[in-house]
Amino acid sequence: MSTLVALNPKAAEFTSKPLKMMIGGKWVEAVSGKRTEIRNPADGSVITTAAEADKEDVDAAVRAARKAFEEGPWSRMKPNQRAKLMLKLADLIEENGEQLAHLDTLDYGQPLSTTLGFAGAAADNFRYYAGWATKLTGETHTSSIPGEVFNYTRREPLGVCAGIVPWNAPLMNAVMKITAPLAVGNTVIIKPSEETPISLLRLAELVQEAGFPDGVVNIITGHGSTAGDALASHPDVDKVAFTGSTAVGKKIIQNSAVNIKKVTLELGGKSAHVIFADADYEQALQNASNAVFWNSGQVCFAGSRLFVEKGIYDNFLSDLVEYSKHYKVGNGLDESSVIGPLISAKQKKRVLNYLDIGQREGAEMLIGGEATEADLRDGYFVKPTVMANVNNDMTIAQEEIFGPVVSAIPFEGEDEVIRLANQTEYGLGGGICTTNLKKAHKVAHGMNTGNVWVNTYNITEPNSPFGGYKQSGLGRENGAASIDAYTEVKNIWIDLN
Ligand SMILES: NC(=O)c1ccc[n+]([C@@H]2O[C@H](COP(=O)([O-])OP(=O)(O)OC[C@H]3O[C@@H](n4cnc5c(N)ncnc54)[C@H](O)[C@@H]3O)[C@@H](O)[C@H]2O)c1
Repeated sequence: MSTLVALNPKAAEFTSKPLKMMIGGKWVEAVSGKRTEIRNPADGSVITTAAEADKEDVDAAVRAARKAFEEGPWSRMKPNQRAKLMLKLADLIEENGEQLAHLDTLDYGQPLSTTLGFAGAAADNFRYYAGWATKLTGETHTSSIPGEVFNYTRREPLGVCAGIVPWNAPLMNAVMKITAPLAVGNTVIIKPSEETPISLLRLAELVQEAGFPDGVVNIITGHGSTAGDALASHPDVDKVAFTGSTAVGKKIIQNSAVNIKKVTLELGGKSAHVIFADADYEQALQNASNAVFWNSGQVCFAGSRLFVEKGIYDNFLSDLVEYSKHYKVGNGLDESSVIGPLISAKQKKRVLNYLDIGQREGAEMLIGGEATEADLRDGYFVKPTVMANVNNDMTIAQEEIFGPVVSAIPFEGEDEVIRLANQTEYGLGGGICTTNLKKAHKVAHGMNTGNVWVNTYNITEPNSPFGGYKQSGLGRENGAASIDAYTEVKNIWIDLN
């Protein structure tokens, strides 16, 4: 049986009422009056309800964001004032970190250790991009035109920027779509996943408390096929940044054609994690499991294809099975839990279906599957699962499962593993465990992925570009790359003669 910590009183209070959206600085219901139930994935209970936006609500949010961009004090605000507001908000996020973490744990199920980490990272991300506000520069260029011509560039904000985000790290995914655009003077409209709007709506209150002008940050809640679609296809939205599945990413590209929106996509993955026989064995075991079981495997760059060198394959897998038994599966409010539930009954069914498909195609489930203990039965729990005898062509090695499931594949030598690692439509992450740095560089260079971790995994930082090759995405987030992604560059020539 699990012992749960008491829900943070401010988190309990926040969820005790139906949630509204924030448009133009006002807390509003959807025009239709419709509401969506928000469930706790640890026990299936309804936490609260959220307003269910449709096209008219999206139109209102776009009007508010456009007004704030064109007319409001925001567009005239000096960079140091924008930075000051962002730093104030970072402090408020930190002060309310426990509440935000409890809201995320309630809403998407993961342990407090994870959600507290995300709340801290959210504050850090605001601080990092607050620094950029005062550091935007242009360039001057030499000119070969006869006479005196002065040629320079300046950076300008794009305008109204939409962010559409998934449920697997609700606060953090949203924050990454707010910080960089605000630093350079855009206004934003964010749509969280219909499953997990709670922490972002609390963040919206903090945005107001920090003193941002109305309409600079707008939050609409609702479903992807209605509100999300209306936002991505809106002719007065200048940019859409999307994190989610590759299938929806393709629709976003199609919809963006309406007014040639700028687009950034962070999509799915099927990342290869390569364990060489010369690796530090204990460290490799720890990395291999953290890479795929953390956040219950609901991570776009999860190391879900585990390539283990033939000489150590059998031993490594039996030790991985033992290792995975130490991960306590349970309610995220139980401080001993390491693995929380999946987001929904639908997602649990989908993950369990992949385990069936894998076994039908010849893989062997060494450990894992549905959690059937009495206190977990109502929630959407799947245990850490190790699938052996997998080959790279099987469905479970090619399709993104988005659960705590690792497919282990034997390999022989660097060239073979580079070839196998790249045999996927995705290209988001990759991991390598070896004590031979020459080998590490060779394999890292050979992998067609946006991120590679050597003897570590799961690291991302606000100052370092993150994104995918192939069907894992378009563009980069974090670091200077996000500043580029949220600015236009204007080129100006002046005849000085
Ligand atoms: N690359 C990354 O940085 C990253 C990070 C986290 C998650 N992901 C990916 O996200 C996926 C899991 O999340 P999900 O199931 O919520 O993804 P999803 O694509 O179903 O939904 C993501 C968001 O898009 C919205 N949406 C759905 N249909 C839409 C449409 N037609 N138009 C506009 N918006 C629409 C949803 O409401 C949600 O807010 C996985 O594939 C995972 O790999 C990627």
